Amino acid sequence: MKNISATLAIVWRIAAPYFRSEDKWAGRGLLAAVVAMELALVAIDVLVNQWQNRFYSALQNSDWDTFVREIWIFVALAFTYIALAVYKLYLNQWLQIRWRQWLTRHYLGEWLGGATHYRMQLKGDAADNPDQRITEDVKNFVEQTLTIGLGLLSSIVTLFSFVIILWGLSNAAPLRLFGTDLMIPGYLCWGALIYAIFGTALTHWIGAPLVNLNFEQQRYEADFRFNLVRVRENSEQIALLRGEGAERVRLLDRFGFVIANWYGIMSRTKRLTAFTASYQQAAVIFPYVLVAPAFFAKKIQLGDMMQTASAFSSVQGALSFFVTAYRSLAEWRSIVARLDGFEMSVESAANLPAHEPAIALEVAGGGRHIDLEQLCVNLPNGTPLVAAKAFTIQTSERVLVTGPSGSGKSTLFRAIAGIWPFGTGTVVIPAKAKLMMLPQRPYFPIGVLRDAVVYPAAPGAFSAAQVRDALIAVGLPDLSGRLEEDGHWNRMLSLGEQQRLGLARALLHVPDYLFLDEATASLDEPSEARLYRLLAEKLPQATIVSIGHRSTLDAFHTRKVTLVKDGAIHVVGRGREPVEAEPTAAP
Ligand SMILES: Nc1ncnc2c1ncn2[C@@H]1O[C@H](COP(=O)(O)OP(=O)(O)OP(=O)(O)O)[C@@H](O)[C@H]1O
Repeated sequence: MKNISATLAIVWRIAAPYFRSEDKWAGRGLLAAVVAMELALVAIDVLVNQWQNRFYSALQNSDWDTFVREIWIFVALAFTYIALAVYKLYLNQWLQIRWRQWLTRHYLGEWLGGATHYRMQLKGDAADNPDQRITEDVKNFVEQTLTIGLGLLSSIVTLFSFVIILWGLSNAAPLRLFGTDLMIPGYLCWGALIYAIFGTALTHWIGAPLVNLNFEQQRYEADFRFNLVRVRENSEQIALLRGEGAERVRLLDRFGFVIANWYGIMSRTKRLTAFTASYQQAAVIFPYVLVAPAFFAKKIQLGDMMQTASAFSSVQGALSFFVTAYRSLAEWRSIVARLDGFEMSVESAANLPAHEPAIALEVAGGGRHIDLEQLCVNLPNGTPLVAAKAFTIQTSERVLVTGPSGSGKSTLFRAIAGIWPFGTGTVVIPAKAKLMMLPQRPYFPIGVLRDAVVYPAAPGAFSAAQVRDALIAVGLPDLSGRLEEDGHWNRMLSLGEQQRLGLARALLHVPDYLFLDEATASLDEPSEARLYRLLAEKLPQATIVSIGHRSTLDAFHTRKVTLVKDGAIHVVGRGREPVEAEPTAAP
């Protein structure tokens, strides 16, 4: 019971915001229409139940006129039922897609906002496969919540409508046992109730493990799919390393989990279906067994008996909602748990700085340089990596950061960019300063080259001529004629070409602070030198901070900062007075 109320509270937390959102009127209107149609369908069931009594009694009494009239009544009821059923489904699907659209937008916003998607990866307890949660889980949540919610509503209304009928019929057809009438008020209702309680309890006992099994199944399926996507993304590397055999073993290994869990689901479902099918078959006969003695004793008519059987089956069906919907409920609960986990994980990643000691990012109004104050950059497990007590990067300065592999250069950049929360101290960034980070392997969205270059600016933010000029300037004249070509540029271009393209992006965006994390490492030295001269010429005001290992880079920087793993960052200044810095480092 505690579990059920906890699940319902989570469902409410996930579902309610849509009905309070900007799309609330459409959502509420569609929901009201669907609910009204569901209730109208129950009303038709009640009318058909009463019709059954008249129809079968007319048959028993060979009453032709009543028979013909009842046929026409049935036709009218049937047409109304069909129209309602069609539009109930249509409006339900309409509501589903609007709700899903809103929820997807909402989750995408939360997941992508403030580098949360990146921080979720950094945290060990992150929800697995967020892609699956935003796609399938959202879709299934909306679909199943409506199906189960409306099913439950319909069951409750059916129950109340038919219990009244069944109560009346219990009095009309008293229970006969061994030739005597037993006056038990509403005995048919009690019979249905006992039957349903027995069914629900046994169903839950047999089916409870399905909730967990379904949860695991969704996880294994998503893991398997994700690993297939990784193979597709890295197919060149795999082909070069002749890693296909290893991949097949690894993938089949993952798929093995899908299969093993599926066998668990199959065996549980088999037992559950055996029980629910028997339960439903027995329910067909059960009311006849109860009222047949009264019928054969000629206390009631055939119409009464048929109506009783139908009303009993409606009441019993409504009471057995959990029996019939158990599999969907088990699936639904696992979906709810997955979305809840996703929301929690997003929230905890977004609030990382608020809950734990974290690196603070401060935007200084009148400042003109970047200050690192008492900065300690740690690994996610808390191990200190780089420390900088007081370190300043002046406007228009050119700083080269060097140091051995793994000393924390890239992580220091991540901290300055505000996406690495682990550590303490403050990074002060001038207000309105435009920062741009260029990594060794720049990211280009799949699509038209022109849009890929200007990313993350909106397509069309720069004219074709501007993009063309930038491509020519960085030494990619061939690409300048292919601006409208669609492609997977990270896959199609050499790493050196991708790095040139990254620099073209920097030329277009004109950042105030440009951070180059080995962003020219794949180019030959003369080309690298040409590009640094180009940056100096086109972005004279920009502050450039580079990470690099080549000594040839020294000529393009005014200050050199070296991170060493022996516990200190040595600052070697040239040209300008080096700013006092006593950063220490590294495990
Ligand atoms: N997400 C992470 N989780 C755990 N450890 C990490 C994570 N990211 C980086 N590290 C660790 O932090 C250390 C510093 O990594 P970083 O990439 O900053 O080094 P680097 O100095 O830029 O190295 P390189 O010159 O090889 O690029 C490494 O030991 C790395 O394993």
